[in-house]
Amino acid sequence: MGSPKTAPRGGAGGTGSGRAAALPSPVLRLRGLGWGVGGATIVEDVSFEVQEGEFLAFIGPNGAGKTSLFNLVSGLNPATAGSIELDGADITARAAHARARLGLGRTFQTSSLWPAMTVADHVRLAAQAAGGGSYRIWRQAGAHTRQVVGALERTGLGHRAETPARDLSHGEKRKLELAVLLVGEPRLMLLDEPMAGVSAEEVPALTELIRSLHREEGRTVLMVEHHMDVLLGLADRLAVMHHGTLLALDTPQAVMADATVQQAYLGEEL
Ligand SMILES: Nc1ncnc2c1ncn2[C@@H]1O[C@H](COP(=O)(O)OP(=O)(O)OP(=O)(O)O)[C@@H](O)[C@H]1O
Repeated sequence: MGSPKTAPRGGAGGTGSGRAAALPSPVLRLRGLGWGVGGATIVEDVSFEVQEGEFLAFIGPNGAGKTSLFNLVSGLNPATAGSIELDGADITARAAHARARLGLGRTFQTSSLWPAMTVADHVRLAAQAAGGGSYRIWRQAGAHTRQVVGALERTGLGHRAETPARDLSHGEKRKLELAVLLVGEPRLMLLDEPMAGVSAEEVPALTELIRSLHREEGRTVLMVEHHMDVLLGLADRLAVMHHGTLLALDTPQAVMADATVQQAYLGEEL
């Protein structure tokens, strides 16, 4: 399928944090990653590196393999080819929960909250699990209070602490999913369409939250997102997936000007 066009890692035209170039070894390295199911190849020969503090966004037409790639990196599906390294350690054969313990945090396209459980209890449970406890054993209420309060403050949900998840707006649910992720202080965050289902009015605040996690906290982020207006000014680099392969990997400006990428989106707005 050929190699994607790639640019040097690091900030893109002033859009990045600038931290990437200073650090020599990548947080994440994929080499020839592939996944097939039922005789069909879904992800094929994907290779790239992500530096500490970098924001890499994934775009591509529906069915291009973006979520499948995230499933491989987070360990939900086993790779059928290639390898995945986190901080230089080969994690290709590691289970999803082991990868999470190593600092690989993930959100999903569809909401994964318990409707009757309060915002604070979601975060408390995640803190308990991140601390090595089991989800099955509920520790005393009030445990992990500092972590819980911190995660809710960072995501702007402090005033919703005692609200059941079912009463949150879509944007607040997405923020809660981020709070659940943040309480484990992930080394690498994989966000799969965090704007999905969120009303247009709530998109700017959610975008700003993700921006602050990246810029102010220095989080390393991989994010699937269809809306280019969200990604411009947020992503250091754009990765374009097409038919399971990495078609291009470059600065947002270069990707948007790329004729091959335009061709992949034929008839669709990029
Ligand atoms: N478990 C599976 N079994 C069979 N086919 C699958 C499986 N998971 C994904 N696929 C197929 O793999 C292709 C890629 O799907 P994937 O969800 O990764 O694409 P995507 O780029 O994330 O799409 P979207 O933007 O619509 O979310 C699709 O054709 C999908 O039907």
